This record gives sequence, C-alpha cells and structure tokens, in this order.
Amino acid sequence: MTDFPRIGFIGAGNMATALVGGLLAKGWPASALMLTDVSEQALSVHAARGLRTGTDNRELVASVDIVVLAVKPQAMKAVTQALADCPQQPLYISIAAGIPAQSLAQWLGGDAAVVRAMPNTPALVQTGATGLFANAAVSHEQRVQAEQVLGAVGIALWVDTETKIDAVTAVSGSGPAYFFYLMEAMIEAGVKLGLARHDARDLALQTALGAAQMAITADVAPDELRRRVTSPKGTTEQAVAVFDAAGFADIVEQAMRACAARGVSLANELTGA
Ligand SMILES: NC(=O)C1=CN([C@@H]2O[C@H](COP(=O)(O)OP(=O)(O)OC[C@H]3O[C@@H](n4cnc5c(N)ncnc54)[C@H](OP(=O)(O)O)[C@@H]3O)[C@@H](O)[C@H]2O)C=CC1
Ligand SMILES: O=C(O)[C@@H]1CCC=N1
Repeated sequence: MTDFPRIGFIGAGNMATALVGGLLAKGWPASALMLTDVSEQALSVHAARGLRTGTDNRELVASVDIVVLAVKPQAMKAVTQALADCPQQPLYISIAAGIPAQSLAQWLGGDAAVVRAMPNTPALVQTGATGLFANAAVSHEQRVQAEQVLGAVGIALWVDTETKIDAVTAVSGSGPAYFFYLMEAMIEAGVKLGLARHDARDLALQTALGAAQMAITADVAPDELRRRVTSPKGTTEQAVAVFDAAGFADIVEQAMRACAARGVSLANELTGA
C-alpha cells in the first residue's frame, strides 16, 4: 500500500466533487483518484483537471484500494448488486444517507468490508465534518485508511452504533444547509434594512465565519459567547427575544428530528425493511 491509498468514487456529483476537491487541495495525488458516473457532464470537470474518469464501475473497483459509493441512496442497490461478483475486495465507504451497512454488504456479495460515512460539503475547503461507522468485516488497517481519507478534509469521528449515523446526518451531514439558510435570511433582512446586497452579504458571511471560528477556539460554550454579545437592555436582546418567541430551539430540534427520521425511512423504503 502506498502512503496515499488509491480511491475510486462511484458517482461524481456534489459530495464526491467536494471530497475530491478537498483531497486534491490537501495534496492527495491526482493519480490516486478516479471517478465513474453515468453522466459524462458530471465527469468532465474532473477529467479537465487530469483525473482518471470512466463509466465502468467494475473497472474502477479493480483499480483502487478504496471505493467510495457516492450515488444517491435510490441508486445504491443497483450499483452495489452489479459489483457483487467482483473478485477484488476493496474497502467500500458508503456516504449515502440511510442505507445500512448490512444491506450494502449483502448487495455487495455478503462479506464486504463496509464503512458508512456521513461527510459534508465543507470537505471541499478542508473544514468537513464526518461521522464513521464500520461493519465487522472492516480491518484495523481499513479503519485507519477510512480515517485518513475523511480526516484529510476535516474532522472525522467514529460512532459506536450505526443508528447514530442518522444523528450525524441531522447535525453535520445536512447541517451546512441550515447555516446557508440562515445566511440567506440574514442577507435578505439586511437588504430590507437598507444595506446594499453586496454589503449585507459580506457582513453576514464574515459574521458566520467569525462566530464559527470563535466558537471553535474559545474556552467557553456557545451559550456563553452569545451572552457576551447580548448587552442587558441592548440590541441583541431584542433579536434573541424574537427568536425565542418563535420557538427557535424547538424549530431547530424538530427540523433535525425530521432529518434523522428521513434516514430511517429511506432505509425502510430502499431495503424493504
Ligand atoms: N450533497 C451532500 O451534501 C451530501 C450527500 N451525501 C450522500 O452522498 C450521495 C451523493 O449525493 P450527491 O453528491 O448530493 O448526489 P448527486 O446526485 O450530485 O451525485 C450522484 C451522482 O451519481 C450518478 N450516478 C447515478 N447512477 C450511477 C451509476 N450507476 N454509476 C455511477 N454514477 C451514477 C448520478 O448521475 P445522475 O444524476 O445522472 O443520476 C450523479 O451524477 C447520496 O447518497 C447522499 O445521501 C452525504 C453527505 C452530504
Ligand atoms: O440531503 C441529503 O439527503 C444528503 C444527505 C446529507 C446531506 N445531503
């Protein structure tokens, strides 16, 4: 094995593109990355920067150490069943929401080594957050490899039960969308308050970056950081009161519960459980 395991991505869409971009930026050699997709258009951006691309998933399995299954959950059964009789035994890393490792291993022929990973798109800029779960067929060396790949583009942590992957999906897999949604809303509100759109955008995004950076580096929790912004009888207090009156924390919890529940219902729909 080289220092950089060869990684093949089946599905060259949003998440695979974010992971590949993050790995390249981190110094992963382009020669160790390969992608397949049914869409030539999805592959063209990768081919243009010198990566190996193709449409034959079995050929990809034969030429890599790790196969990242990066198709939509709805396509996963057909994609994996078509690989069941491949003689090679790579490590499979599925990034699909919902689909259990046991179903994947069964579709892949029975005893495949499967890591379920739930990454997120900030992997593109090395600030990804990934939860990992390994089935019993995954060796210690393969666990290290999975961590090496996902850890190259952000933080990667193991969860001890597979059901927690749905919770990871609710927090960090889908999480970037929640923050983008808040950014969108803040920009629109800033414009309504009289700012030029580009100023509202610059201020909102820099504030998101600054708040995340502070929350990560501070020695106190986010609630204390919030209190430090909230002067008694001041302006922030008024904004927070409006959030509270609308049930902000409850809304966030309901949204995240719906997200995690969709992981479960996807599994039921797509595995016949
Ligand atoms: N987007 C995100 O933020 C995250 C996504 N995920 C998971 O990642 C997976 C991919 O999501 P995302 O990247 O957003 O989806 P995309 O639809 O952007 O990418 C999937 C790609 O796979 C292609 N594809 C379909 N069938 C095959 C096949 N048989 N062989 C090879 N490629 C095929 C699709 O082509 P076509 O469109 O023509 O069908 C598409 O280009 C999903 O399972 C999702 O749950 C996990 C974490 C975060
Ligand atoms: O929305 C989805 O289903 C995928 C999984 C997590 C983020 N995007």
